Formats: sequence, C-alpha cells, structure tokens
Amino acid sequence: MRLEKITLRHLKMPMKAPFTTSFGTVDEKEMLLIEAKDESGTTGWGETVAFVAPWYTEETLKTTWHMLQDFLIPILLHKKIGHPDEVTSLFAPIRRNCMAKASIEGAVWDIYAQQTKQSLAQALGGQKQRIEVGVSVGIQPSIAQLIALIKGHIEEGYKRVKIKIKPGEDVEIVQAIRAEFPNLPLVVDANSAYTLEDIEILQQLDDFNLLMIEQPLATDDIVDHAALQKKLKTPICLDESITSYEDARRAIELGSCGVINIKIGRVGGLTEAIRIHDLCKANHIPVWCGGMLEAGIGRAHNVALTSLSQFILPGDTAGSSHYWYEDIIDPEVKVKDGYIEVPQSVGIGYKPNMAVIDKLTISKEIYQ
Ligand SMILES: O=C(O)CCC(=O)c1ccccc1C(=O)O
Ligand SMILES: [Mg+2]
Repeated sequence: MRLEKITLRHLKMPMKAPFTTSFGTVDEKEMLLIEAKDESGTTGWGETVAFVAPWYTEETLKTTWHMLQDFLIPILLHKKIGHPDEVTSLFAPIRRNCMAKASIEGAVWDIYAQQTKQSLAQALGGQKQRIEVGVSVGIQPSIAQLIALIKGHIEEGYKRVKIKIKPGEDVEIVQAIRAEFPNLPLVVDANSAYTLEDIEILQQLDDFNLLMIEQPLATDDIVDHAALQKKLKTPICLDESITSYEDARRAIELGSCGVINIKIGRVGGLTEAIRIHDLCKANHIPVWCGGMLEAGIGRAHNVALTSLSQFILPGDTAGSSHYWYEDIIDPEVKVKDGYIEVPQSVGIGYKPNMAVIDKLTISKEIYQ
C-alpha cells in the first residue's frame, strides 16, 4: 500500500462518567482521529490516546498532532509499505512519541487487514472469539459511593474491578471493599503515587488477596519495583514503566513485575504490542489490555489485540456505553456477561459513524 491521503480530525467528546485520578478529572476526552486512504481507496482508521495534559506520560494531544504533522505523516505519505511491521523501522529515527506513532500505525494495520481480507484480530494473530472484560473505576467522593458503583459493575457482569489508590486513600478503601466483596477479583492502580519509603503501606495491601498492584512506583522505574516485588506476594503489574519490548525484557529479567498491562499507545503501536505479548508468553507473564478512555476506533483496536492468547487477565476495555452517550462507531462495543465478542468481519469490524464524528469534530486537516 501507499498512503495517498491522510485526514486528521480533532474531536472533543463529553464523558458520561467523568474519570478522576490523583491528577485531575477527565470529563471531556479529546483525541485525534487518523483516516488514512491508500492508492486503491482502502481507508484505515487510528485514534490518539494522549490526554490534553501530560500527567500519564509526557505526550499530549498537541504533541501527537505536532509529531504526526511534522514528522510521522511526511515519513509515511506516498511510501510503499508491504507490511505494517515496516512502520516500526520507518519510525525508528524518531525518539519515543509512542502515542503519536501508534495512532497512524493502527490505521496502517486496519488497511492491511482489509486488503488481506482478514479481521484485524486475525491479522494480529489473535485466536480468541471473545474476550474477558474488567472495569476501571476512578476516584469517588466517598467510600459508600465507590462501593455502590462497584456493586453496579458486578451486576453488569464485569469480570474484575480496578480502583485507583494514592497515599492516604488506600488501605482503608481496600478494606471496605473487601468487607463488602470478599471474593471480587480486585486490582489497585497507583499511577506511580508511591515510593519505596511507603513500603509498609504497600505491604498492608498485600494482605487483601488483590489480583495485582498496578504501577505503585515511579513511571520510569524498574529497579525499585524489583526490590518491592521481592517483598510482596501480590504480583506487581507494570503500566507506565513499559514503553517498549526492551523495557519489558529488562523488567522481566530484573523481576520487577509479575504481570504487564499492554497499551497500544504507550508502547508505540500494535507491532510492538505483539512483540511484548510474545515475550511475556515465552516468560509465562500474564498480560492484559489497558485502557486510555478510548473512543470507538481505539477501543476496536484494543478488542482485536486482546484476542491474542496471552491476554489471560480481563482488560480495561469496558463497553462504549460505560464512557459515551454516543460512540463514534457502529455498532458500539458491547459487553455481555463480562465478555466482548471479537468481530470476525474484515478490518476493525466496526464502522466509523460519520454523523457522530462530524458532530464532535472541532478541527480538521488533510495531508496529501
Ligand atoms: O477505562 C479505561 O480506559 C482505563 C482507565 C485507567 O485506569 C486509566 C485511564 C487513564 C489513564 C491511565 C489509566 C491507567 O490504566 O493507569
Ligand atoms: Mg494504570
């Protein structure tokens, strides 16, 4: 394929359930949609996952736009691409900027899947027909409200629940949830809010039969995490710390984690995500698909990726209606009894809903 026309759209989507972390609240998600058309007219779609502010990683919506416009689109436009894997080497001279790279690489994978007449899941090597789904709950105003929300999600059928913790809002909350739901598969995610000095708190969390503790220590650390893992029986799951295959290899070698959360955007695309998946499989490290409050295009890519066999644990890939009044794909992603059916039709398996996309678009630029 050769990409001949790339349309970038900047969308702003109101969230049905605003998502609060220790850094603030996302009540409107902004993203760029990448619509890439090749010489035969096949169109592939990608979505950026960076937030407006750099609280999760250093990328922002504006940096992804800058990277796409000034570097990544010029590299790919009119270039012959035989297989999506080649995008990784074409982008190799550009340091980091994983979310920007992943967004357009995803569109290339979508085109490739369509041209080889496969579903995106098949093109990635995925075999599962349905995937298990968990839900991530943001910080709530009170423990009572958190428990009520969790109760609702269990009734909806979600297979596990993840809550956010931070110093001062941790042990007491977990204790209250455990008292109510002794057997719930429960995860806590600290988004790097602790240091090794907090080891006593983290050791207290070790007594609650948690499925894992996600990213307790610094975003760029694997050394302290290795020290911590030696002192905990609960597996540590790394999220922010893993931005590449090499990061994953080093973390596994050091014993920094027992689980890895794979996010396509954080690791620079589907090709790198598959490499990390395969590495984890060879090392018996369970993985799951993380979420970035994606709209339908990003969510569709997550569903396809999760069909690979080492995605053993339920992902943060809740259904469209958990986040959106109206998603940008048709049909929307639906969760039934805690599962999403992996689409078997060609490409991502969901159609971009142009009426909704147009309504939410605040600006648009074409490169050709
Ligand atoms: O529901 C989702 O998409 C995942 C929610 C979530 O936990 C999250 C949301 C935004 C940024 C980081 C994270 C995270 O996994 O750390
Ligand atoms: Mg996380």
